[in-house]
Formats: sequence, C-alpha cells, structure tokens
Amino acid sequence: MSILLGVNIDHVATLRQARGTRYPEPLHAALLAEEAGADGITLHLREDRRHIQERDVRLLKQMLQTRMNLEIAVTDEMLAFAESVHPEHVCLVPERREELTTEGGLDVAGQMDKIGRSCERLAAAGMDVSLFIDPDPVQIDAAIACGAPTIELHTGAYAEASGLQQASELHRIEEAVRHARGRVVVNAGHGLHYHNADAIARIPEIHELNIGHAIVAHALFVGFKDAVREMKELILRGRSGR
Ligand SMILES: CC(=O)[C@@H](O)[C@H](O)COP(=O)(O)O
Ligand SMILES: NCC(=O)COP(=O)(O)O
Repeated sequence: MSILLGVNIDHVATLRQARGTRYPEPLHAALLAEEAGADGITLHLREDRRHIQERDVRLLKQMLQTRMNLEIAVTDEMLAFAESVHPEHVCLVPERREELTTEGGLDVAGQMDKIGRSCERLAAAGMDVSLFIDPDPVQIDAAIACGAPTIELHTGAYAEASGLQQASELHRIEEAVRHARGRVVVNAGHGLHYHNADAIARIPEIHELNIGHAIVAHALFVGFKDAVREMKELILRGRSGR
C-alpha cells in the first residue's frame, strides 16, 4: 500500500496574520502543493482564528482539485461551520486557546456521548470524520465505538523526543497502528519533518501523513513546490523501505 501526503497550510496564514497583510495567500500555497503532488490539503480553523480564517476555508473549498481535510474543535459553532462548507474530511481535534500548538489528542474515551453525536452529525451530512487522538489503545477503541471511520494519531511526542525516548515513542505508535489494524483507517501527523517522517511512513498500515509546519519552513528556502516534492519523495521512500 502506498502512502498519501496531506499538506497543512496553516502556517502560511500564520505569516499573513503576523502583519495583517493580504499575503502570503494560503490558497496560492495549496494550489502549488497540489501541483507538486500533495494528495490533499489540511487546515485548522482555530476558535481564536490565529491563522486560518473562515474566508480561507470557503475559498479553498471552491478551488481545491484534491480534497480538503478541515480540522476543528468539537463545538456547535465549528460543527455548523463544517456543515456549511462541506469539506470532504473533517478531523475533530482538541483545542486550548493558550496553547502554542495542538498539544495532545482528543480525549474521546472521556466524552463518548459528545464525540459520538458529533461523528453522527458530520457523517449524516456526508463528511468523512476522523478523530485526532494519542497513540493509545483506549482512545482507539473509544474512537471506533463512536463510529469514526478514520483516526489520526498525534505524533507530537515522537517528534519532540530523541534517542531511546524517541525509539520508545515510535514503538508506541507502531503498537497503536497494530491495535487499529483492519478496524479503522489510520492517519498520522504533528511535528513531522524532513528528519523524522520516514520512520513513521515506514509503518505499512498508515494511510496518510499530515505535515505542515516543516514544509512551510523549508519552502522559505527552496520554494513551496520543491518543499512538498521533497517531503512526498521522502515518505514514499520511507514506505518502500529504500
Ligand atoms: C491539529 C494539528 O495538529 C494541526 O492543526 C497542526 O498542529 C497545525 O495547527 P496548530 O499549529 O495551530 O496546532
Ligand atoms: N494534524 C497534523 C497536521 O496537520 C500537521 O501538523 P504540523 O506538521 O504543522 O505539526
């Protein structure tokens, strides 16, 4: 099985919001990413609107040639917004306003009713739902019980670790993927970059990696298309074991 690359363009918008300018335009980045081989575009509409704006989501929905994976918090406002835009995929993520980035996975096991109802609501409107969770068997079982067809494993702990600790975090992700095998589609992402994504891509059952910050950063030096191409080549190489 091959592996897909979803390119997260949030941090193109971060640069724009830092100065309140009209540039850089996230749509421009998304179209270049698609030309360079991205299989989908991921974006996170945060409640505090620190990077992506509603206007970005609506514009991208009209223009993307691949598919949109919209990340949102589990709130009525966000669910209603997703229903109004109707992206192909919606990924439910935890959110804390004071956090620098998404620090962990959604506690699905601790809020089964709320998440189950949200999954049902989005599925009824024709969207493919995924739940962004830690590589934890309890959370995987809870996500499946909620009816989510897809999970995305948070790779942040692996990305932040080094040495033996990193090997142990990688093992945790491999075990989680094994636990989910054949029961749900498994994606992964967060904090992956050009020096750590290949080991995750090598796990054969992972369907798609969502990668953003590292691609946007590398694009400053090589351009957006080359940054996406390099990441796509790297994960395909990882998958083929070369
Ligand atoms: C949920 C997630 O992992 C992505 O949204 C990614 O982290 C980029 O967004 P933030 O940096 O705002 O968390
Ligand atoms: N869901 C993870 C994602 O979209 C990309 O996160 P990052 O590469 O920006 O950390």
